[in-house]
Parts: sequence; structure tokens; C-alpha cells
Amino acid sequence: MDQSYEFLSFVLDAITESIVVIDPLGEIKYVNRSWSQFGQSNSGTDTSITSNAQNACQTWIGMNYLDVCDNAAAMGDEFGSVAGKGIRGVISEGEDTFYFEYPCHSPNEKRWFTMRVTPLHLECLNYFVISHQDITDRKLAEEKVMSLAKMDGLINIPNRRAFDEFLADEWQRCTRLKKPISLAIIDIDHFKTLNDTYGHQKGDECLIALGTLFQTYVKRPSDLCARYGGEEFILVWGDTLMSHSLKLMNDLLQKIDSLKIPNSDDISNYLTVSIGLTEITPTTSMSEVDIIAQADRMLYEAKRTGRNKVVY
Ligand SMILES: Nc1nc2c(ncn2[C@@H]2O[C@H](COP(=O)(O)OP(=O)(O)OP(=O)(O)O)[C@@H](O)[C@H]2O)c(=O)[nH]1
Repeated sequence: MDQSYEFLSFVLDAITESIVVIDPLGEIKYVNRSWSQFGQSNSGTDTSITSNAQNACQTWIGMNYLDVCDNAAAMGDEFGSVAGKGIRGVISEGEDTFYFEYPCHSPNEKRWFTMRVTPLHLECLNYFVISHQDITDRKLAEEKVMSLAKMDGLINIPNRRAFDEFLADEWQRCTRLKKPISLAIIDIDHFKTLNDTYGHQKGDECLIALGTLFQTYVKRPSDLCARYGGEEFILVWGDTLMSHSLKLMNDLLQKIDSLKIPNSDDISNYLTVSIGLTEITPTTSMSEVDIIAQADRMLYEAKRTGRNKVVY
């Protein structure tokens, strides 16, 4: 029993990896149970190579796996194209193995799989074992880590890293479309005094309250508000003229005034902020560093000339 075909077939059907064996022309010679079930569960709606495989044929043996990849590629599935090229690399160019990870999302859930192709030489014939493994749990955990790495832990808004990536994308988009970008850097005035007077805990609460308020001034997918440093925040609005962003920032100054957060300093008895605001229509000869530097200069001017204002 141990060595029998039946026994080995049970073993292959028991494993969770989905296995397909093809010949050098791509014709499927064997599939295990996991592959059949995987194919069935993918019928219809998504565009992955496996679901396309299922659409193309219900019975696997005799089907051509390379054709399935090519058909999927022709339908615009880039993973079909990568898979086809990778498998051919192992078949014709003698590569030892081919491995890649691909998304295979359905309308209801996100899923990812690996594909590994390995040559198998058996009784003077060449075969190729293609195994697929579900790596959804790992990918979801990676996505979570990635998104946490882009959030500020205290205020729960995007952090500087997220902002830098966002601005780079928005800069490119507005360069292409020749649209203006508005950008504001907001720095809390005499925040050290607030910390020293009321304690760090109160300081934290104040940062959370202000960060949450700043966020209400970004509404579109092309806008973002982030914590840029300790008590410094940054707001960007894609495709926005300063005439509009200036109104927003003046409104913000009034809102902060009405919050009446105690902070006795040389300006008032309440907490205030200074804002450097600028607008640039980016061109290929500039970089996003220019708009930040410009807003930073405006912020410096706001601080130098008395704080509690927008300089633009
Ligand atoms: N509570 C709290 N304080 C912070 C945090 N990050 C930075 N700070 C404080 O922010 C203060 C910034 O001080 P300064 O750079 O001197 O600036 P400032 O007192 O606001 O003075 P100006 O910017 O010149 O108006 C320091 O006391 C930091 O400890 C934080 O996460 N929580």
C-alpha cells in the first residue's frame, strides 16, 4: 500500500497546495483535489489565471495550461502573462524554478497565491510541476503592518512617511495635468509652554484634538492631512488654488480661536497656530521638495512676524 499509486494519490489529494503537472507543451497531465476545488471556487467573476482556467474548461486533464495563461493575458490579466513567461522559462530555457506571488481577489474577499514551477524528469520524459499555495493570511498581515507603518500612533492620522508618498504621487499627477497644488504647514505656537504648564498628557490630548480638526479640512482623494513632526502638521490639496486653501486656513484659525484651549504666552491666553501656505503648479523642472520649502519659508515668516496667522 505504501508505495502504491493509490496511496500517493491520496497523499497528494490530502495536501493543501494545489498541484498541476504539465508536459513540455503545457498539456495538463495531472491535477490534485485541492487544485480542482480551488478552480471550482474561482469560477466566474475575477480575472486571475486560475479563474480563467476554470472558465475555459471544467475538466482539467488534457487542457493546455499555457493556453490558459495566454488567454488570460489576452484578456488583460497581467498575472497570466507573467505566469506564461515564467513557465516557458523553466520549460525551454532550462531555468531551475519559477516562483511568483499573485493576487486573486474575488468580489467578496482579498486573496493571494504563490505559483512555483519545478521540472520533473520521469522515465525519460519531462514534466513540470506547478504548485499554488494560498498566502492570504500572510499578505493581509503584511498589509496591516504597512498601513500601521503609515499612521501616526498618537493621533491616528497619516504620518510623514505616508505624506511623502502621497505628495510624490499627487505632484506627478498635477504635473501631468498642469494643475495647481496647495500646501500648508501648521505649527502650534508655544506648545512647549502648554506642555510645561499643563503636563505632557494634556499636550497629547491637545494634539489629538487639533489633528482631528485639521483632518476635517481635507475631503477629496487628492487631499491629505498628516502629522509632519512633533507639533507640526501638513495639509495638501491637489488641483486647488490658494484662493480656496487660504479661505480654509482662515476658517481654521477662527475655529482654533473658538476652541479656547488655555495656553498663556505672549500672544494670548489661548492656544494659537502659525500657518505657512503656498501654491505651485508643478512642472518637470521642479520637485515636491520645492513646495515644502516654500511653505516652510512662509511658516517661518508667520512665526517671525508674531504667530497666530497664515502667511502665504
Ligand atoms: N505632549 C506632547 N508634546 C510633544 C509631542 N511632540 C512634540 N512635543 C513637544 O512640542 C514642543 C515643541 O517645542 P518647540 O519646538 O520649542 O516649539 P514651541 O514651543 O511650539 O514654539 P514655537 O514653535 O516657536 O511657537 C516640545 O516641548 C516637545 O516636547 C507629543 O507627541 N506630545
